[in-house]
Amino acid sequence: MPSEALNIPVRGGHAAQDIGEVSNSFGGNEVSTSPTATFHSPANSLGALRKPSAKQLKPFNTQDIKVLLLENVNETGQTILKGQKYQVEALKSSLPEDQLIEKIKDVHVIGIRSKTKLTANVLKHAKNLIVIGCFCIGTNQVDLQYAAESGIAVFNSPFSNSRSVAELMIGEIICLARQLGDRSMELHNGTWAKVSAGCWEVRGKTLGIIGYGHVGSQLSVLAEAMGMKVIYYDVINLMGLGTATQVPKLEDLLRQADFVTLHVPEIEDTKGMISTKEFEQMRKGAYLLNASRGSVVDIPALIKASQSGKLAGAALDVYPNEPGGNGPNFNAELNDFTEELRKLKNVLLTPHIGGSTEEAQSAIGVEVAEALVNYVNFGTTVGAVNMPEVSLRSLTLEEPNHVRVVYIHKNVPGVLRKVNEILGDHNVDKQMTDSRGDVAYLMADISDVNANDIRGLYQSLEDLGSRIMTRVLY
Ligand SMILES: NC(=O)c1ccc[n+]([C@@H]2O[C@H](COP(=O)([O-])OP(=O)(O)OC[C@H]3O[C@@H](n4cnc5c(N)ncnc54)[C@H](O)[C@@H]3O)[C@@H](O)[C@H]2O)c1
Ligand SMILES: O=C(O)[C@H](O)COP(=O)(O)O
Repeated sequence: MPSEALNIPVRGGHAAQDIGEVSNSFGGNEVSTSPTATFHSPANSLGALRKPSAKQLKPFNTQDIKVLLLENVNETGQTILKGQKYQVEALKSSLPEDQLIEKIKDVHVIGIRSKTKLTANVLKHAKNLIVIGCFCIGTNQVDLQYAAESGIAVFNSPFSNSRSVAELMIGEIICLARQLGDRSMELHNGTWAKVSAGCWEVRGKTLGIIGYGHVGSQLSVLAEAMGMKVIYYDVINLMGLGTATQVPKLEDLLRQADFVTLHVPEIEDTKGMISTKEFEQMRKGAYLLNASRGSVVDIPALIKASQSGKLAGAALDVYPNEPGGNGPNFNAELNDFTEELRKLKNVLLTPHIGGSTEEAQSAIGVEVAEALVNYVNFGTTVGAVNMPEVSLRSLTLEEPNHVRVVYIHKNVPGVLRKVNEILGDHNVDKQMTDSRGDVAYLMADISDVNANDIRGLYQSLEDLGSRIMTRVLY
């Protein structure tokens, strides 16, 4: 290919790629290795970063790729992204909306955790953004539909912190059963209060798990190992692990369980799913644990259930509003019930630390950063939560005049015919297309492409009415 400069916009307004500056040095092979192999999630079908023998596709001088990482994304993830020579800015906390809007205008990639709200209002300012990495499990903080319709892929880490959450739950179940939080606080304050009333072994007690997914099922295994009886409620039929049994209705679980624990996603159906009526259905002296999302439990109703003695204890890791960073900010300004909550007996309050272990954060950093690199450099969407999953085998170094076309478009009839008319002047070596709702994703590797053809190719695709985003990788 000729090496003269050639600028091709990726997305409306961005024009910064220089074909003459395309770097094929991938560097950082080491980054695909987990620092703690034991805890690294198994590679999904996208696998780790592409092997060095594969041709490394990059439409940019990669120093042009701007990445903003918020909420203290683990070093492992930062290292991978910096290894690509992307410009990485990493901040410890999330940003308030006005600052986020300013920052997001420039960047191609943003990495967040559970606190940063990427609403349509924020995303509409993100003119250069091509991909979002949620360095966590939950993706409820992102407007996934708006992102997809804007051609922005979203990735997360579906289960790298599940074990950490499950272990925390086990710790909390025992702490609640033995009132450890209160005893410890009393002794910290100089009071010796040796009591056994209302303190129990967990052996033989019933654990009710609401949401039997990655976290719920891990917890099920651990709880049975401690001699607990496990029942669970889920909207889909799932095989119980060990001797755990599914119950048909939420009410059945609430009426039988000594400990009720929530592991559902935040969706419309789960908002306020545990409120006054559900507390009434629970056994007197039962315990409630929530490490899912703060909107799932009606906390004022929980406060009443605790004050009335209906609940013997509770453990909360998540709240409707959570601070953007660390500090003395868990107060009534954040949630108006906070002061009452803080006064309750045998209620464990933790600052959303369910997934906060070295193992989980390190594995998540690797997993999500690799997905981001594979998307930016190769267009691979395997593992994306809002786009169809599309991948093609790598181009090789023996294919120097090939380019990869990524065309994200509205899922309407007739688009493929028009795209293939445009690509038809070249040899289409391989192509894959898939749709998800209103959005379709096409990836094609075409050969015998002269550098001078690329702009025309790009522009023809951009001019189609169905276009959401065009990227040409080479
Ligand atoms: N506290 C933390 O640090 C922390 C860490 C990880 C995950 N989480 C939260 O926990 C949630 C669960 O995580 P996961 O990995 O187990 O998710 P998952 O998707 O693997 O499992 C969720 C389960 O909930 C079920 N479900 C959905 N709606 C339901 C409903 N209305 N009633 C009953 N069941 C329902 C689903 O069918 C699924 O089996 C995440 O969405 C996230 O919000 C919190
Ligand atoms: O969704 C998740 O994985 C958890 O809620 C953890 O979120 P965090 O990464 O913000 O701690």
